[in-house]
Amino acid sequence: MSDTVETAARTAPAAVIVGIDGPSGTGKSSTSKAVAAKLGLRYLDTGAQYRAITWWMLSNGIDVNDAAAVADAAGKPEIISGTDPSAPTITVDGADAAGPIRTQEVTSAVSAVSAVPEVRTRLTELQRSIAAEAPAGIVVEGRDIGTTVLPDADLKIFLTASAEARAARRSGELKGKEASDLAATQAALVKRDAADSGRKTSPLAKAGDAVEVDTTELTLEQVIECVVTLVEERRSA
Ligand SMILES: Nc1ncnc2c1ncn2[C@@H]1O[C@H](COP(=O)(O)OP(=O)(O)OP(=O)(O)O)[C@@H](O)[C@H]1O
Ligand SMILES: Nc1ccn([C@@H]2O[C@H](COP(=O)(O)O)[C@@H](O)[C@H]2O)c(=O)n1
Repeated sequence: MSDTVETAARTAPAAVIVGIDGPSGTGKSSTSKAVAAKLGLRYLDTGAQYRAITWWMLSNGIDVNDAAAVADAAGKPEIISGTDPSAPTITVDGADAAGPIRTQEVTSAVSAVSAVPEVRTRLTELQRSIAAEAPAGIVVEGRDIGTTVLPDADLKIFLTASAEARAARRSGELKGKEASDLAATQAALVKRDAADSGRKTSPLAKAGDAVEVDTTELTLEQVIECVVTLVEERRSA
C-alpha cells in the first residue's frame, strides 16, 4: 500500500450504522432521510419493504389473513430498495411501488403480513445485506432494527410522540374528509401500533441500549439536530 492510500485508509471515518425505531408517525422517515443526507450516509425505509410485499400479496389475490398462504408466497416477489436519502426508491418485480404502497388498502393489511415469521426472515436478510454494503454507513428505520435486524448498530434511537401529536401530523398530510377526521386517524395509528407491538416475532420494541427521544414537543428540525449530534458523538468516541 502506498503512503497516500494508507493515510487515506487511516483517516476515512469508519462506516456508521444507525437504527431508528418507533411507532407510526413519530417522525422516523423524515428524521432518517435528513440525518442520512446531512452525514453522507445511505437510507433504508424497512416499512416500505413490508408495504411492498403486502402490495404484492394483495395484487396476487393472496388472503393476507391466511398466514400459511402468506408464508408460502413470502419468497416470490423481488424487492429492490434504492438507498439515496434524497430520492429513495422501491420496486417490486421491476415495477415502481412507491405510490401503491401508500394506499389505505396496504396500510390496513401490512400489520398482518409483517407478523408472518417467513416474511420477517426474508426481509431481515435483505435489510442486513443492504446495510453491510453501505460504504460510509446507513440510517435504517423501522420497528425492530435495534432489537433484531442490526443489534450491533453504532447508534440506536427510539422515537416516541403522543398519539394526539402523531394523529395531528398524519392528518396534516391527508386531504379533505380524511384530514378532518382526526379521531379516526388516531384510532388507526393506535390500532396498527398495538398489532405491531403485540406480534410474537420481532415486535415493535425499544432496544435496551437505544436512546429514547420524545418528539411530541420538538420540531422536526430539533429532532434531526439531536440525532445528528448523537451520531457525531458516537463517531468521535
Ligand atoms: N417533530 C415533528 N414535528 C412536527 N411534524 C413532524 C415531526 N416529525 C415528523 N413530522 C411530520 O409527521 C408526519 C409523519 O412523519 P414520518 O412519516 O417521518 O413518521 P414515521 O415515523 O416514519 O411514520 P410511519 O411509521 O407511519 O411511516 C410527516 O408529515 C412529517 O413531516
Ligand atoms: N422494521 C419494520 C418496519 C415496518 N414494519 C411493518 O410495516 C408497517 C409499515 O411501516 P411504516 O413505517 O411504513 O408505517 C408497520 O406498521 C409494520 O407492520 C415492521 O414490521 N418492521
